[in-house]
Amino acid sequence: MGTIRLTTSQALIKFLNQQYIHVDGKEFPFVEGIFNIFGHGNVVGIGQALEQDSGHLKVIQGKNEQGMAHAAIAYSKQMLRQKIYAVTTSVGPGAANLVAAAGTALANNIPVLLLPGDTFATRQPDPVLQQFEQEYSAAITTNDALIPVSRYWDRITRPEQLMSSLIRAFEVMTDPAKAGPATICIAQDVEGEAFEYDEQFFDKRVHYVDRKAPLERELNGAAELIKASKKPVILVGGGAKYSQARDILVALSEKHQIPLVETQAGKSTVESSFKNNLGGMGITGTLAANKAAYESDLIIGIGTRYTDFATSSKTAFDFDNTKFLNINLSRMQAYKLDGFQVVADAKTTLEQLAPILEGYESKFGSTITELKEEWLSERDRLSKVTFDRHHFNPEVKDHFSQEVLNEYADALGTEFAQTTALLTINDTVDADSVVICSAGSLPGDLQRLWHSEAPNTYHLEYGYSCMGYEVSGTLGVKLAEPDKEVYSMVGDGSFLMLHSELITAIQYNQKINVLLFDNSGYGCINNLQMDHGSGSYFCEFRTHDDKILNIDYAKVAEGYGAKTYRANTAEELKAALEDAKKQKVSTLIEMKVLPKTMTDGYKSWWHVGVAEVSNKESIQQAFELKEKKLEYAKQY
Ligand SMILES: Cc1ncc(C[n+]2csc(CCOP(=O)(O)OP(=O)(O)O)c2C)c(N)n1
Ligand SMILES: O=C1C[C@@H](O)[C@H](O)[C@@H](O)C1=O
Ligand SMILES: [Mg+2]
Repeated sequence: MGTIRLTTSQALIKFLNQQYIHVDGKEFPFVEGIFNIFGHGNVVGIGQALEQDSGHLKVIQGKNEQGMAHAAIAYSKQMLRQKIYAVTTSVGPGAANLVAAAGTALANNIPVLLLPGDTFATRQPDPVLQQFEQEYSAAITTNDALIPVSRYWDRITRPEQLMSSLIRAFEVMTDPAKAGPATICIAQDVEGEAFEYDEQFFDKRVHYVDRKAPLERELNGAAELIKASKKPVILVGGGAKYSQARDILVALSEKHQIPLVETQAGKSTVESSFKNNLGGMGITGTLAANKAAYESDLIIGIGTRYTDFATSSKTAFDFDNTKFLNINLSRMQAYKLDGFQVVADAKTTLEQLAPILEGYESKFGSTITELKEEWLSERDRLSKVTFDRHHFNPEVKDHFSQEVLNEYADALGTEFAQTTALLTINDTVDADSVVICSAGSLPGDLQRLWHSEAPNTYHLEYGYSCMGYEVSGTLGVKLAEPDKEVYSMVGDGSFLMLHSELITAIQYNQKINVLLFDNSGYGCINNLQMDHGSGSYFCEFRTHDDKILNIDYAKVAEGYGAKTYRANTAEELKAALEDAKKQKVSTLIEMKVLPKTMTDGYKSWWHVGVAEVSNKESIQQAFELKEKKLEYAKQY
């Protein structure tokens, strides 16, 4: 057997070029490219290897490690986990900046290859710059902080370890049942060390993603449950989207009159206009979906993790009369809520269930249409909210007085309501464009109000809800969808937290559109605190002398080279969106929106840790209310 003398980094890059994935009869390279920020921990190792021969990998320079990793995660999510970018960082702070991103990938089950540099294996120059020292162990480095947020984690201290480590990492990343971040930390001296690698290690390697079929026992059990149910509801989760189960979901729903409700990750598997699609369910769900789920006696959870947002903290169902049928590739997920478990691919399972369900029809009758119509008229109302300086009753009620609302209108120079802005955008952008969001009040408005009419056009990171994903993720989606317009839906708080990859987008001529909703504050958290009896405490953006902050975000983005707009009415917004479509360069539209004008309610509830003891009656009441709710909630 022949060998080839390469550095560890050269071997790594050569291997990445040879990884292929095989899905539904198609075979293509799994690693599209590599994001980098170079420092002393990787520039002369991985940097050298890439400069010498990067192969087919696209090499992109990032601006913030978390940001570029978020872009990589979004790319993979948008590619339905069938292709990835790798991410290389330096040691110490460069690696530490990956932690939030790794958590994001882990919570959302998204494969990404993280390659932080590590301190010297020889320890000769220790402590090197950016290496901390623990008295109890010399073996701990910053990269150990990545262990709890990685699906696979390894440290390479000898060149030959790379081989088994990479094979494990790719096995994990290409298995849909356990996909997540694979982190391989490479000691910076080892990155440059040479080894005689077996040539065979670099042969083309194909990772097969086969659709796991359900067992007969599972199929029969599932069919029995459905046939015995009067009002089954299908909860469409992210797994349904990754499995591309749209057609069979629509067919089963239509044939058997089973309404569909969606999680954030599941939305845009089936178009919003489908007559039986009642939209998002749970804390940020529609009234239609929440009512249907509560009426249901069988929830068919497809590829869902049943998070608190999807289940209203386990209060969204009539637990005494409701069973759960869980179709999931992950056995762990399938066990949830004591459901009947079908551990298999969503699309294959539904296709195999179809003939067994022949002749079955639910008892929902005209209720599905009635619920949908009721919700559509509510959506229509929310599209035309107008401010009134004397008696304005915003969606989030009884928090701010008219005086404070007027103060915002004056300080920000706006009377624009967030729901009106959002629905104006939905009506104006092309149906095949993609919206990206992750934190703040916008995910709620999007899940309730946004109509996605084309598959995979709604991209919400709501597993970690990590502020900063919005702009960075939009770059990743653009890399995945070069021919589509992509829109980052971002609050002022998230924009301030991290938007560095807007510059990367401009630098690499990857056009993204940033739609910035500025309500001068952490609006949704302000709602949360005031809903639970607290005052408005440190969630508004106010100056030392209590003035509302008014930041010119359009000017900031203009400084980066984006084409910018300011739009504080529906007409201005439509004009800006139409003009933005014609641009070749990235754009930012700044909208000043009034606080408390996001959506709220619709039979949802969120369990948060309210103070049991406080000096405010309103907080004591909130605590009592929580205790009452918990009497009904399922406990596990
Ligand atoms: C990295 C990170 N830090 C903190 C939070 C908690 N958090 C969630 S939303 C939010 C405020 C978001 O403010 P903004 O983006 O302006 O959106 P708004 O709620 O005002 O619409 C905060 C602090 C988070 N989700 N992610
Ligand atoms: O704490 C939070 C509240 C949610 O409303 C928000 O969307 C999310 O980002 C969050 O972290
Ligand atoms: Mg805000």
